[in-house]
Amino acid sequence: MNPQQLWDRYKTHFCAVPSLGLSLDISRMNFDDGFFASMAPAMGKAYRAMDALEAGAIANPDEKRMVGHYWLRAPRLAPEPAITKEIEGTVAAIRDFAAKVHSGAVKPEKAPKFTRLLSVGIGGSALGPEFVADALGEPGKDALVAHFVDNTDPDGIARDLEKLGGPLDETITIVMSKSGSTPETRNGMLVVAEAYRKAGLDFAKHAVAVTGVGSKLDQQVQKEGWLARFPMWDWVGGRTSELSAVGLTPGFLQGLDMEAMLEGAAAMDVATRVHDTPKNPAALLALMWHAATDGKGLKDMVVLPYKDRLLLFSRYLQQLVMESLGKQLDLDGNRVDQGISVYGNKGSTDQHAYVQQLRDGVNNFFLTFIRVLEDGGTGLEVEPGVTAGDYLHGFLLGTRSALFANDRHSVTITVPRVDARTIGALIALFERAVGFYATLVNINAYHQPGVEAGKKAAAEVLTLQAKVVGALSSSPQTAEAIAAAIGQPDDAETTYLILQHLAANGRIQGHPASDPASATFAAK
Ligand SMILES: O=P(O)(O)OC[C@H]1O[C@H](O)[C@H](O)[C@@H](O)[C@@H]1O
Repeated sequence: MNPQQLWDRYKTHFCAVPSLGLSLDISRMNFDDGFFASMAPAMGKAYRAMDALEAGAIANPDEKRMVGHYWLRAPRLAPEPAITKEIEGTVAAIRDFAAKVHSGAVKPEKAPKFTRLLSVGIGGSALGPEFVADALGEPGKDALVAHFVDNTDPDGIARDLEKLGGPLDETITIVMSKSGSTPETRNGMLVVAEAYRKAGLDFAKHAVAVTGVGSKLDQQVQKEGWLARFPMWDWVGGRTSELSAVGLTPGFLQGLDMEAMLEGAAAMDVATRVHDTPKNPAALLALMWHAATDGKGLKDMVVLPYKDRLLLFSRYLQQLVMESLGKQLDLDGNRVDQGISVYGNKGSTDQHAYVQQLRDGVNNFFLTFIRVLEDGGTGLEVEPGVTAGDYLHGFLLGTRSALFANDRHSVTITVPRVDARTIGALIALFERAVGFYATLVNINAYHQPGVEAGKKAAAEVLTLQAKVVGALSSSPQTAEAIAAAIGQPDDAETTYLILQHLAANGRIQGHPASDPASATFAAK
């Protein structure tokens, strides 16, 4: 394709959302003239499925649930007045609570005001809030400085607590878990609560929860009388919960313009509800994913925002895309092994890392460039007439061209700036693209049966650990002997790994050997 043909293709397929100043360029993707016509029937089905979903259909058949994240930013579109009321009431309650925290009307046990927030959650109850806090936070200016605990790693949590950089008495902790029973989050909460206790503080007087009504966490919150609790609903999935209480609670507390984020998402929803594919950026994205991966996940999606504030977007999208699309079975029960792998950090930083392989190595990906028009920061000229931002922009265009010249395809999303409205719009754009794509490949995007297998296996490891510890005595034994003694000889390897871990932490005696079979272990 010569430059003139490429420019013509750019103009032909250019898709803009004027209300958001956002546009999508698909000209550098590989599709032929007949592609859209051939996909029209499938896309028509995707539109109809999305309309039904928004109208309250059971779009998540396995879990028999409605899928309502679009109602969060247009509550009047919810299928039942009670849902509209719930959404509006929750947004108002969170906004009101945050205002009281900011004014000092809601204050900590022993300090005059809260100055920082610590959010404890994982997966959908962490990735959106972390992305948004990083993208929109203004160090030194935020109403509350945001920090996160998102794992059950004790060392990681200790570091997170260190990073607070000040006394816990000015820290409000938000425990977020839709199910209210996720072990990592429970553990994070227990470690954080212990830190409050050690500081002579009552955790409940510093704690807020976002969880499903009646969950285990919810019951604890009510019993202990925490500062506040905000609901999660079963019709909002974790990975699409950024505009529910999960995102709104830390966002409003941090002092971010969450109203603008809701508006940006609502504006994108309006633009992506239209059944006119050339004008619908979410439909175009979904179709490009299909074209690039042959509808089978044959290529990975590399997400390259040229803007530091969007660094965590690829991590956020990783869950949204991979947990939604990574499915073994389709809706008819056929084995399909679907999915699209997502990775990426930011440009031009990645140009000095893995872009070498993208340009010259295995061609198993397509790119999503995110281009931000306003540079921000200083306009200092680093060379006559050239700013640092010009370099960043130049690197994006240059990298995109160099990759395209070597048959590496890309879509480019252009946004005016990184602000709350744009972030809301980007989230909504990808949420809907994922929904459309799921229908194109006939899968349920709204459940995650695969995650359960790992959780179940982890619980079994802990059950085994209890038995292994119970079988230890003062005389050293090998892992094999212990596994046999508890009647689980097939679990010798896991038994060895458990013992090795306990010994490394000084909880039992370990006598290492050059091979796992000869190492011995004893009670302390
Ligand atoms: O919010 P929670 O119930 O604690 O769930 C947190 C996360 O855990 C699970 O493993 C799911 O796969 C995720 O979709 C979810 O976001």
